[in-house]
Parts: sequence; structure tokens; C-alpha cells
Amino acid sequence: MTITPTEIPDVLILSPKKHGDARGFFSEVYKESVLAEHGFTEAFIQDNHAYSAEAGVLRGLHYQSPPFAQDKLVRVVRGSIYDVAVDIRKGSATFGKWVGVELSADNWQQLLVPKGFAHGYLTLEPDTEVLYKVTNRYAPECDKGVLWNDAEIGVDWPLKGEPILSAKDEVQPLLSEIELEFTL
Ligand SMILES: Cc1cn([C@H]2C[C@H](O)[C@@H](COP(=O)(O)OP(=O)(O)O[C@H]3O[C@H](C)C(=O)[C@H](O)[C@H]3O)O2)c(=O)[nH]c1=O
Repeated sequence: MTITPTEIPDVLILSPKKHGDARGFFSEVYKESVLAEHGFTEAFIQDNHAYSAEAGVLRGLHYQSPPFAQDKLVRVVRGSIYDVAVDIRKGSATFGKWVGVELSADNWQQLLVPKGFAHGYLTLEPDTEVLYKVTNRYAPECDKGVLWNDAEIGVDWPLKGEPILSAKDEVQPLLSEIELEFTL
């Protein structure tokens, strides 16, 4: 597995090796020791699985506030997504900045999104399945968000038309309106 920092150094791209043979492939898709070598030692305690039927589904931008903040390790086992992390850590040199990476069953890449980042993704094809590990349990009372198209952030979503949003994501607050609960 190789690990590559993005333009925001705490957000990492992981590229597990696929061992292919005549039967198919085998891949170690999570290895605690490899992440520890890169300074990530948080324990993942929950696995999530999200299926989106259509291309153009946009989930985000979400985060859980302390004490239930989550680190996320995101991968795609069917289809593809444009995965986005936005730095919402007060005092960060990259506060309000975002990174976007295509994750797909084909490229087999993963994205590590640490606490202090809002996370969201846009599906790029139908029948897309996203698996991700998180380092804290689901806490609805701490479930927060930022508006997907907040002009102050300016995420360049590769949209073809209007996104398919949940009712919640239609009305998320702007970055300028949220309580900043993460400090670098
Ligand atoms: C996140 C979560 C949700 N749920 C339930 C709550 C709702 O009944 C249903 C759908 O939840 P929601 O609309 O919040 O799902 P997404 O829009 O995919 O939310 C996720 O989207 C972005 C991409 C994220 O990074 C977060 O993990 C998460 O916020 O699943 C649970 O039971 N457990 C959970 O951990």
C-alpha cells in the first residue's frame, strides 16, 4: 500500500496493492501498521456502507462535532465518486480550502479524511457503493454540515446538471455560519 498526501497534507490518498491472478484479485485494503507509519494511530470502530442508485447523488458536506468527531477512511467497491474534504479547523493555514479526489472500483484508491474536515461525495455513475471506516460512533446530535455549494469554499463538483440531495443537504449552513468546533 502506498500513501500520498494531497494539497492539504493531513488528507491522505491510500493506494492498496491488488494481487491479480487467473481467479481475480486479492487486496489488503486496510492495514493499521501502514497508517501508523504515517502517524495515523486512531482506532476505527464502525464500518459504513452507502449505495447510491444514480449518478449525481451528492452527500455532504458532513462532519460530526466533538466529542463524536470522526476520522474517515473512504473507498469505493462499485462505481465511482468525486470525494471531497474541506478544512474547517480554526487556525489552519488551509482553513476553508478543499481537496477533491476521484475514488473508484477501478482505481482502487482510498481517501483518509481526518477529524476537523467536512466530507462529501458526488457519485459519478449509477449503482455506486461506498464503504468507509470511522473512528467514532454515529451521534445524530453531533451530525453537522456545510452547504455543498458554499461559494466561500467553491468546491468544483464535476456535476452534469442538478445534484440529487437529501432534504437535510438542501439547507445546510454556510461555512461563515457554523460554530467552529475544531482548532488546529
Ligand atoms: C451517517 C449515518 C447515518 N445513519 C442513518 C441515519 C439516516 O436514517 C440514514 C441516512 O443518513 P444520512 O442521510 O445522514 O446519510 P449520508 O447523507 O450518506 O451521510 C453521510 O454522508 C457523508 C458522506 C459522510 O461523510 C457521513 O458519514 C454521513 O453524514 O442512515 C446511521 O444509522 N449511521 C450513520 O453513521
